[in-house]
Amino acid sequence: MSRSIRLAVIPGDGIGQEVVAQGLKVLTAALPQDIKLETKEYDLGAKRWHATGDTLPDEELASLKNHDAILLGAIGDPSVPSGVLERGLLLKLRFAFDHYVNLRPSKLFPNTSTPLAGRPDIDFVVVREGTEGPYTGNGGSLRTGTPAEVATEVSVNTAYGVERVVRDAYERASSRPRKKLTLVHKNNVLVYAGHMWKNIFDRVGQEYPEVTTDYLHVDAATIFFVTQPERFDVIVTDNLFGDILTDLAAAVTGGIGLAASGNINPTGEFPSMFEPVHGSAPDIAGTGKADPTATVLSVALLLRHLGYDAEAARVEEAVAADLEARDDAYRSTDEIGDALAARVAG
Ligand SMILES: NC(=O)C1=CN([C@@H]2O[C@H](COP(=O)(O)OP(=O)(O)OC[C@H]3O[C@@H](n4cnc5c(N)ncnc54)[C@H](O)[C@@H]3O)[C@@H](O)[C@H]2O)C=CC1
Ligand SMILES: CC(C)CC(=O)C(=O)O
Ligand SMILES: [Mg+2]
Repeated sequence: MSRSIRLAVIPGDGIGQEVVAQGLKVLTAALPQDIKLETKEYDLGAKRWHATGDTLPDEELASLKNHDAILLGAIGDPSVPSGVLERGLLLKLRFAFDHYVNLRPSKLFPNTSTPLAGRPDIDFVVVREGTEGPYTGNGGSLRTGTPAEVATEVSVNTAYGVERVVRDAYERASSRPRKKLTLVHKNNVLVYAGHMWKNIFDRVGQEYPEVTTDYLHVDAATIFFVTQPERFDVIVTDNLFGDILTDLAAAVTGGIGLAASGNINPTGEFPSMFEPVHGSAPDIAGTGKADPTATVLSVALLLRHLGYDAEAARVEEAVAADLEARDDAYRSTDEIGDALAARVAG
């Protein structure tokens, strides 16, 4: 474990700025005195795009690479055409740094609200493929804007890309007590990609006899996320299904303000990137209403990724204690961040 951390910080847009500030507070409180935290902030997002037209210049991409990890707030703003920053900045980062494992844990902490009856025991992790699927930009539009327009958005699935993420999910399932892995796809309709996913899932599974497997079509999976979420342990799925399912997972486990994620490059060739599952929430930006807990839990994922297991556990315990103590009293983004940092500092 290194005695210093070179952290690239991309606050981004909207509440991204607000929640990242709290994440950094908690990170600083969690690290032992002798660990040097070097942060470099990158001015990327809507403001930069308006000023210069840049989304993510190659020089900055090269500079970002030279870090141990990246902490990102959120990208996207109503003043920028939809997709420009999401594709040109966020997805460019995920693809360039080969973040093929998009890790999204979901846990129902005590005293958090859930719309589900009976407070089921929810503790699962979604392993979402992060570099392929319909997000690769493989599409186009003909006769754009006319009544005869035709638009395509082709989902790209490679055997190489699917196998490596499926293998990662088996490894995670194998190391968890319940050892259960569910593949979610839609192979009754998406027969080319869906069958390839299922075939690879079954073949790799032969190497993990200790892991119990299951398959669900994505539409049925949404039913079970609500009616029987305790049935899930590890879920592996493609980029689009994983994106949608993890917002639903957040909604049933205390809300989007608590949902953390890591964009992992398991080989270590590139820095992994940690960010809340949510977006820039323009509807509440600047009001102090954003819950920074998702970012703080993403910081815990970051710490664990860098080998700081005890520090990661302290951050997670602080979040659990803070949630346990929450009542209906309003606390601002800053106040929640301060409270979490104070608990971590002990
Ligand atoms: N990773 C990223 O940077 C992501 C960026 N986006 C972008 O963010 C922008 C807004 O997207 P939306 O679809 O509205 O999704 P969103 O996640 O930003 O917001 C959805 C709803 O959740 C609420 N919310 C989000 N985070 C919250 C928090 N920490 N505390 C309390 N409430 C919270 C918002 O107020 C809103 O009502 C778009 O430009 C979108 O493309 C969306 C998702 C992920
Ligand atoms: C904004 C998208 C590119 C990403 C997204 O919604 C997500 O990763 O959850
Ligand atoms: Mg999303």
